[in-house]
Amino acid sequence: MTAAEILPPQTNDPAPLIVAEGLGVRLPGADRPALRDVDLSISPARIVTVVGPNGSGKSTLVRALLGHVALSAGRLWRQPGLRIGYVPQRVHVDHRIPMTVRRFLSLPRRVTDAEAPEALARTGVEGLGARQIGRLSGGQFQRVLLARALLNRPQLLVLDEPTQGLDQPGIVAFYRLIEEIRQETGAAVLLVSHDLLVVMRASDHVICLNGHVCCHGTPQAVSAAPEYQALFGADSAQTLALYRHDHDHAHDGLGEPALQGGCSHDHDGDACDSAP
Ligand SMILES: Nc1ncnc2c1ncn2[C@@H]1O[C@H](COP(=O)(O)OP(=O)(O)OP(=O)(O)O)[C@@H](O)[C@H]1O
Repeated sequence: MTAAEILPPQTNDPAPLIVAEGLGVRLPGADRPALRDVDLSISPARIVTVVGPNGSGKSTLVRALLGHVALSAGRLWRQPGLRIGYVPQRVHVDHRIPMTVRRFLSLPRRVTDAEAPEALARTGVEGLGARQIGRLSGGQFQRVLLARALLNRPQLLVLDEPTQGLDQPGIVAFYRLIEEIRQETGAAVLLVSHDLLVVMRASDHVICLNGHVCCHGTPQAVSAAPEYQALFGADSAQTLALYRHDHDHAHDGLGEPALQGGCSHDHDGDACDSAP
């Protein structure tokens, strides 16, 4: 079965961009699936975040949704003609080969001299077009990658660990930028991140992954879930405490929508097997 298989969406959402049902992936040479039974739906202008420990299948899920790896089970539907802007977890740039930011922006799709500076300005790295890629700071490079992703005028922005190597203020500024872009363009965002605090603040919907979906729901519901706390430690329950206190008095954990999902099956020894 391939990721390009088109099926009608089985969801109550009026117009999702991507729907996955029972998605499974077994990578070549692996003795067990990297992913199993993953259900997911991403609607326009939503920020959906995938969190999970190292090796829990986050990047594999992203690659499956993008059609970069074959599915071993399940079904995947993408809106026909869906424009995706992708910032991968790793970008290999050979710094021995001279390449300006401007040229990098034209890979793989050629962009005009009007588009390139506009995208750089939008991501806060205005005027860096002539700079060699190898001379960018980590934060500047991440913003250049985001600019390149935006040049595709994405309806869905897919960001796999986009703030690696950034300091805390850099991380906060980056996610603020993502939120602004979401508001301006209406693009949905699928985000993979380890920055639990910032990510949980920024997301509409959080998916906690450990080979399968342990739990998912609002950030408030997920941070209170035993599955999430088992994966990320007892302190993780406090992830949203500061946020609630400072910014969100209406969402103090009472009356939140019920947590969706659950984790009642075996877990290969991982600590995520209690029901919500
Ligand atoms: N090319 C590959 N071939 C076989 N197995 C792979 C391959 N890439 C990853 N895996 C395995 O698949 C599982 C999921 O990996 P994946 O990179 O999706 O996890 P992740 O949650 O993104 O991890 P991290 O947080 O460390 O980036 C891991 O057990 C990993 O060892």
